[in-house]
Amino acid sequence: MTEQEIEPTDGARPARSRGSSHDEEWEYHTGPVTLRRSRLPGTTTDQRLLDNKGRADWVHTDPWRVMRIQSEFVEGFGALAELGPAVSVFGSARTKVDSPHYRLGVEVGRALAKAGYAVITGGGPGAMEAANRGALEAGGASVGLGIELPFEAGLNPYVDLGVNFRYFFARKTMFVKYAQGFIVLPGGFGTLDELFEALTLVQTQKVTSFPLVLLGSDYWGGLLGWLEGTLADHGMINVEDLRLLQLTDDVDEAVRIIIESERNVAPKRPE
Ligand SMILES: C/C(=C\CNc1ncnc2c1ncn2[C@@H]1O[C@H](COP(=O)(O)O)[C@@H](O)[C@H]1O)CO
Repeated sequence: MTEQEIEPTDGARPARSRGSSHDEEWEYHTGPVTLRRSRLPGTTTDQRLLDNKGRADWVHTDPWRVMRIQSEFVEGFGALAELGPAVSVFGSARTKVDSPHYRLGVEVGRALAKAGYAVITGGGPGAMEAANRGALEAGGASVGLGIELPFEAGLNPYVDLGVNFRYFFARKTMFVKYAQGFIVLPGGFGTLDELFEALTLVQTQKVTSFPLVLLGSDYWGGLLGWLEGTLADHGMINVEDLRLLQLTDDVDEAVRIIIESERNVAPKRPE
């Protein structure tokens, strides 16, 4: 085995065994492996870590990406673990500040904050900003889970606790893990992606059932009609599963649905 084939561990250190300066009498421990004589490495683990020679293209390799992905989960869990009850609010990044949908978002944020929920959004502009703004104005916790995008707008100014993600899937885990329910304002592809991911998790029982509330019957009515009229008619979905989506125009009712479902929630099954 050569030095390259040994995966050194943090605990690796050269150890003098019998008080002589001869190489034959040195040992090098790396995890469960002991190296002597011709197997002794020429450098220490720290030396190799601190050296800045050689190629740097390993930062673009999958093993290194795995470490970055891990760190997103670690940072996300660390930042949100003590948040308390929360609701994730989704909606269009393009909603204009002077539009009725923006006002709806502000109302949702306020109502959730008054009911004691932290508001989690994607941290961006439009409907996300509206919900964060409402939460902040009502004295609630306002959280933004930002995403690195080529046309990134950065976290909106109403976010008090922001976490930025590179990976959509890590960020989506946070939306689900730390929320008692979802409220979905009018939105586009991003909003639909978030809604259907959550719906699939609930429908396949990958997550303890939680409420998915669509706000705005004018906007969402067409989608629900298509799900019922086309998907269910073709046998692509079980019509019963449409009950997992709840539609309302009333902000207070949306919040009530979430409060009620928390009361009725079954205890989590053991893993
Ligand atoms: C389009 C612009 C900025 C985009 N910035 C975003 N920041 C954070 N989160 C975003 C952003 N864009 C989409 N999202 C996520 O998807 C949902 C909205 O997508 P939609 O396609 O607009 O419906 C939203 O809930 C976010 O989680 C510049 O204006």
